[in-house]
Amino acid sequence: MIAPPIVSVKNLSKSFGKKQILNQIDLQVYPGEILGLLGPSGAGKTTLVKEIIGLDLPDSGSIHVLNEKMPNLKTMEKIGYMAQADALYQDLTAKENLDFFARLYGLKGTEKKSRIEDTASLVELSEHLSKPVSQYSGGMKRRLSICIALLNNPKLLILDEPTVGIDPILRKAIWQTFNHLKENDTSIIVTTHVMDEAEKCDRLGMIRNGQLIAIDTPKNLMNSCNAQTMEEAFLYYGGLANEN
Ligand SMILES: Nc1ncnc2c1ncn2[C@@H]1O[C@H](COP(=O)(O)OP(=O)(O)OP(=O)(O)O)[C@@H](O)[C@H]1O
Repeated sequence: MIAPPIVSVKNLSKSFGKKQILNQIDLQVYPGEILGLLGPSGAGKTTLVKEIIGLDLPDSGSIHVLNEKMPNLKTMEKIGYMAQADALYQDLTAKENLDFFARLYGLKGTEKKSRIEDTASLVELSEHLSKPVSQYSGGMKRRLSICIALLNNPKLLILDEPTVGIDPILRKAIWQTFNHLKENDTSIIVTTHVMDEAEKCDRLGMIRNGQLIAIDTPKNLMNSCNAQTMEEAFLYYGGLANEN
């Protein structure tokens, strides 16, 4: 029997002004699943994840996360979210940043200390926690942002282009972290433009012009358009292949 979904999006539409950004999206995410959202720039991926988290309201349709209708403050606290731009305090050390966000999540005492230690170790930042963030490289800042998103031990982790500016070796390590989290039944939604990353997802939703035009395993998506690589499939589903 399939477990009930962690995220259930039904018939979701959203416009900004006269421009329709999301068009009748239906989507489910299951426990322990990594769902990738792939699509050309401006397709609506960030808008969709913001709707799921409850940072923005849909015009029509419904979103349920962990069986609660969104937006819902209590449920929002159970979601780890990393936006595209890092939201870090540059003048504080990494440890102080983590401490600040951990307090926002209501963590205290030994629990706070151990969550900070565990998450920092997952993203290999334990040795660098006393440095001010202003001295961090771009990749270190991304890892610190992932670390913050993991502090509250979320059941659902949403990452908007998490590995931008991160070298391939570290990207691999971060994906190992995602796979560990998945084994503990955390569901992950990840938006990406990186093809080797897309292939690592359990399922991929292809978004184009605000529509979810295909959703399946990377292998099935490639097979269904006779693509040899994920990039070919991306171009096909992005509608670019026909223009060349
Ligand atoms: N608050 C807003 N007001 C008006 N238009 C918006 C707003 N937020 C997003 N848009 C528009 O919605 C469209 C989809 O944007 P979105 O950021 O969701 O795309 P995306 O697929 O995440 O793109 P990228 O891969 O470049 O991050 C774009 O045309 C964008 O300009």
